[in-house]
Amino acid sequence: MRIKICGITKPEQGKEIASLGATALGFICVPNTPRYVNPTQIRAAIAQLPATVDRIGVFANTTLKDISQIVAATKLTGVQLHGDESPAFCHQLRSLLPDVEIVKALRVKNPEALEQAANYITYVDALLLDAYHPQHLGGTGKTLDWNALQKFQPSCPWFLSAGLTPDNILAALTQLRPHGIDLSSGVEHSPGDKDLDKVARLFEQLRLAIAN
Ligand SMILES: O=C(O)c1ccccc1N[C@@H]1O[C@H](COP(=O)(O)O)[C@@H](O)[C@H]1O
Repeated sequence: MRIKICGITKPEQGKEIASLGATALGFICVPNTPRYVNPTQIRAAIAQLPATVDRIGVFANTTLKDISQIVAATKLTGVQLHGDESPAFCHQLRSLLPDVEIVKALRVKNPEALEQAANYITYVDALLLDAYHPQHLGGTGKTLDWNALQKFQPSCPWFLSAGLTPDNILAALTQLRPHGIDLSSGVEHSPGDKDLDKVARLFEQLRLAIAN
């Protein structure tokens, strides 16, 4: 299973989280949000990482040009689209950046939101389910109704996100079998400052999940 820890702002924390077992780290490229990092900061964090760890930039409602420039400047391996990007936008991004992983986040406001998944599958590498919040695009710590997601079986890989923590990850994975998980606020002291003890506990819990 892929394990993405998102909202990295400090290079030394990124390095430690990668050594604990994260397969992907996420960098928030959405200006005016609390975990935002600029290309210089992203490059500094990436410089500390082994090449095997995926580096995903999180964008929302920005332009193809902005995304391409940041990817070129930082060597991100993937892009997570966390706003209201259309399937056509994903298609255009794929043409522009054929070698970059594209993950489309769906913010699940109601059961109908899941029906959107089918429209994106042709143009993305993976989907990600996050909770809907009226004021914030992400990193809210709000959980999804895992039971209601049991019917969610898209024909592409998907990440479970939204309010996952070391305390609830086993319960979530008892009900669902996503290809990957994505955590941000559930392993933090405060926005952008990761709690390495919580990250270590997450990996302990995941080892238990695999053993059972
Ligand atoms: O984390 C942020 O600040 C953020 C800002 C704008 C868009 C997305 C953002 N984060 C994403 O939110 C989800 C869930 O986070 P949490 O675990 O509930 O705190 C995660 O996919 C982040 O990539």
